[in-house]
Amino acid sequence: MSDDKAKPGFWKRMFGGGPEPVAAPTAPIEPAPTEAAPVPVAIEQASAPSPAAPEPAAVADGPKPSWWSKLKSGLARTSSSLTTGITAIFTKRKLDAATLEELEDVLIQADLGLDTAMRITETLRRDRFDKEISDEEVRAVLAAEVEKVLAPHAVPLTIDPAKKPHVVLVVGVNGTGKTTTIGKLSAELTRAGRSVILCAGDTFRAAAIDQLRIWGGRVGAPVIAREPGADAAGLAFDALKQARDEGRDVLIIDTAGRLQNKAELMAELEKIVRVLKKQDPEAPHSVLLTLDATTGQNALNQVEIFGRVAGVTGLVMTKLDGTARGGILVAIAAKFKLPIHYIGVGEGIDDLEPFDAADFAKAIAGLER
Ligand SMILES: Nc1nc2c(ncn2[C@@H]2O[C@H](COP(=O)(O)OP(=O)(O)OP(=O)(O)O)[C@@H](O)[C@H]2O)c(=O)[nH]1
Repeated sequence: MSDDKAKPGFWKRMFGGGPEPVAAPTAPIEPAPTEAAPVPVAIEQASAPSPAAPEPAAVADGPKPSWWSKLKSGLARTSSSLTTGITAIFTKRKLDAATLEELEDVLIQADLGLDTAMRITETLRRDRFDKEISDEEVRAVLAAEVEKVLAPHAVPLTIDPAKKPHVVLVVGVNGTGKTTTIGKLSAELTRAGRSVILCAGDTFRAAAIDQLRIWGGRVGAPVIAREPGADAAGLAFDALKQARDEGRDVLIIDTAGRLQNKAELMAELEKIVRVLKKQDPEAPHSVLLTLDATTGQNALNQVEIFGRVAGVTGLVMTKLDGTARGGILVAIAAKFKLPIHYIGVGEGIDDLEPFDAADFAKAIAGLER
């Protein structure tokens, strides 16, 4: 795979520029039973942000764009990488060994993964070899094959109403969008009538605590937090106790994501899980891993590491709006076969949506719904 990427001048030939540098179905949330719990008294309620905390993106005024238009514009860079490459190959050309090889290169460059790239070219070879083919027909095959890979993994996050609370542990490398995703998810759950409480378990960074407080304030969810440097597992234990006492539906726990010290990270996450299980042997009921799409291939390593350390039960891919490398979601689905619950295409409160394989596949292939 890396050999293909290293071919001199390949990217320039296809897209006229340099490759992007490597950087770092509606969820079945049943309506909540009527909340009879007393007014929550969090250890620390959501409060005014400190100046250090980044302000989450404001909700835009005016008519809201549909999710499909957000998804399409969010994935525009990924789809234009793919479609520009496909058009360059297939304008008035027959499907032969050379065009298939060029196509495979384009698909690999878009981070779809070797298996999926080969699957697509094999389908074309089988059905259309030595025939004229338009770029639109190639894009239709691309969308169909990508959808086949993704569809079994497009699984909504289910919140078990029998759990009081259903505990969601959110893990991932710092900056991948954990806190923002927690904010967006809390907004969705709150809208669905769930009573949500948040725990600022990334005690390592003051700004992360403040940022969660801002989100808590926006969605009306109490935030249980302590001073930076406090023991994250102790905090998670107290948060679960409070959530149980208050009869909350959902407890969402933020965590630190210092990959540079894997041993410490592992010890901290294991300790959090251990102390949660003391109160509820089934907790955490969901372990969500946030992945930043702009990191491309690096996201594969993160699934591997956090899968091992934290027993990830589902994925959220963020920042699909900021990258040409959205194809990485396909490679991840093919390799790890984990449920993909949500994707994020922006920083706003409404920019998280349950993952839909058909929409995603069409959007990256530049097709209409
Ligand atoms: N464009 C875009 N930006 C996003 C998305 N999700 C999160 N972000 C931004 O990414 C940055 C990092 O997000 P955080 O939620 O702070 O990430 P984190 O994993 O909690 O990181 P720490 O706070 O460092 O632990 C913030 O500026 C977010 O607004 C997304 O889907 N699209």
